[in-house]
Amino acid sequence: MSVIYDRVALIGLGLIAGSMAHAMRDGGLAGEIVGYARSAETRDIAREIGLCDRVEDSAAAAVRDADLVVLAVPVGAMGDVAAEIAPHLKPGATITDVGSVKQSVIDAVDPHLPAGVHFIPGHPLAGTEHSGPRSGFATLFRNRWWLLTPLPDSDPDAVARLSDLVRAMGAKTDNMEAGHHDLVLAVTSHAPHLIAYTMVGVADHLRRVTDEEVIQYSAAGFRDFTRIAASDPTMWRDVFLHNREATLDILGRFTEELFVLQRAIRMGDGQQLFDYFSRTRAIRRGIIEAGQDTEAPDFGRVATTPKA
Ligand SMILES: NC(=O)C1=CN([C@@H]2O[C@H](COP(=O)(O)OP(=O)(O)OC[C@H]3O[C@@H](n4cnc5c(N)ncnc54)[C@H](O)[C@@H]3O)[C@@H](O)[C@H]2O)C=CC1
Ligand SMILES: O=C(O)C(=O)Cc1ccc(O)cc1
Repeated sequence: MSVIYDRVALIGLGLIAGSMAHAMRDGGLAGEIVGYARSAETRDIAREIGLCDRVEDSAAAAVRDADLVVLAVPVGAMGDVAAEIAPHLKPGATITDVGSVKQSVIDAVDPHLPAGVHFIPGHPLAGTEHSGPRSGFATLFRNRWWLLTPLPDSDPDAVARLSDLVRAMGAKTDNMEAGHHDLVLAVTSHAPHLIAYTMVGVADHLRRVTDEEVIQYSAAGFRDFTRIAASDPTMWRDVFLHNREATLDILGRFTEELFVLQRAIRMGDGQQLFDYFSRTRAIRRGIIEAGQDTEAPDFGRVATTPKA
């Protein structure tokens, strides 16, 4: 593949920026990759493993003459980083971010940016529970969605070029309005993460009673919860604080549904449980049939009609 941006600056050198660095290098997509992270330890590790072509000791130095600047820091840090780099951005540069929440990042970043730079917020729907400069890998984005939430006045050519980069790293891309993104992600990612955190907390209390049985005999569902609940605490604190309204809305609906199921169990209402689980099973199958879950097992092997 050919170079899409001559110089790319990555601010924050963790899972996402590291994966971008690997993917861009493998694909020959950037002429030069320059990095910066706040902690000297992270910068040292990045230099040691050769994550970027160059690691600078200030964000200002890293963005100098960059054609694309990627903000890959926790959502709550985006505004401060934008303020720091704004005076040093090259006119005509594109600036994007990879934050899990979009509207609050736009509110925090956009006011700092000078006229003449193109701000195109983004979010790769790909990740793991790992973090830090050693955690990235080139294939993270392969076959995953990478949503862009351009502003109404975003330059279409700049959006098209960033989309080209995202696709060249293996991702599928779509444009979405930021507020809608935040609601969709509250349902599909943010509330589920909070539920996983809560369930692992519950099990931790139980564990003291059952002397490690919960961990020893944990089945696949709970193991998935523990994986998710091992995600970076700073990142997830910021996600909930910055997607507050949508997450609270979804959690309110979740609690109502939970009470419905709780009551059905208490009343011994098997029909209600069966009907509910049949509906949810149909939703899962719809997702797979629509080809939206590339990791799903072939459910053709599973009985197609739930048994009461
Ligand atoms: N981890 C995941 O699964 C996903 C994360 N995201 C988003 O990507 C962003 C980055 O997440 P990760 O790469 O997972 O995080 P990470 O924890 O692996 O890396 C974050 C990096 O930012 C640096 N940093 C923190 N505050 C900073 C500041 N004020 N100035 C400069 N550097 C700073 C840290 O030193 C670290 O190098 C977050 O906004 C997150 O919401 C998006 C998709 C998936
Ligand atoms: O590891 C997992 O299961 C994830 O859900 C990864 C993830 C975390 C945060 C995002 O904003 C997008 C993807």
